[in-house]
Amino acid sequence: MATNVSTMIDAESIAQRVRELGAEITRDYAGRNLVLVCVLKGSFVFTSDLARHIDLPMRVEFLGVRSYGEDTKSSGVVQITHDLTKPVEGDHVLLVEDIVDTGLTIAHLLELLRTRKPASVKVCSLLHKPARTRIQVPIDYLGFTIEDKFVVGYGLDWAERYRNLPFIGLVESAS
Ligand SMILES: O=P(O)(O)OC[C@H]1O[C@H](OP(=O)(O)OP(=O)(O)O)[C@H](O)[C@@H]1O
Ligand code: HPA
Repeated sequence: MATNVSTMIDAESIAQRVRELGAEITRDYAGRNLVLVCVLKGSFVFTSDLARHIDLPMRVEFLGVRSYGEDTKSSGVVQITHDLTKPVEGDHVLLVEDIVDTGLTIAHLLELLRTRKPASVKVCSLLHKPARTRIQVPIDYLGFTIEDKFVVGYGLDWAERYRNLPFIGLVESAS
C-alpha cells in the first residue's frame, strides 16, 4: 500500500514532538477543566497519542468534520458530521487537529465552539501548511510547519486511505 509514499516526518520525530506538546499542555492547563476536542477523522491518531502525554484529569470529546471529500483541495464548505456529546460551557477547550491547511476548518470550528460558552478555546495542530492559508487562525500548540505538499499518514488521508501509516508521508501523485 505504501510503496509510492515517501517519508516526510518519521514516527520517532512525531513521538518526540507529541511528548513535548503533552508536557507543555500539562503545565499550561494544571488546575483547569480541560476538554480535548478531537476533530475527526484526521486527528484520531494524534489525539490518542497526545492524550497519553497529558498528565491531567481531562475529558475527551469528538467533533466530526469534513470539507475535503475525495479531493486534495478544500471544498470551502465545512460539514459537521458528529457533534460533541456533552456541553463545554465553562470548560477550557483545546481543539486538536491533524493539520491546518487553508485554515477554513479551524476558523469554522472556533466560531462554532465559542457559541457553546467555554471558558477558553485554543488550538493544537500537529501540522501547519502556511503556504495555503486562506484565513489566519491562531495555533497555540504546533507540532511542525510543512511545505506546500499534500501529506498522508498518522491519521491524514487521501480519499480515506493511508490514515494508518505511522509516519507523515508524501504521495507523489497527490501533490
Ligand atoms: O485547514 P483546512 O484547509 O480546512 O484543512 C484542514 C482539515 O482538512 C482535513 O479534514 P477533512 O475535511 O479532509 O476530513 P477528515 O479529517 O475526515 O480527513 C483535516 O483533518 C483538517 O480537519
Ligand atoms: O495535506 C493534507 N493531507 C490530508 N488531508 C488534508 N487536509 C488538508 N490538507 C491535507
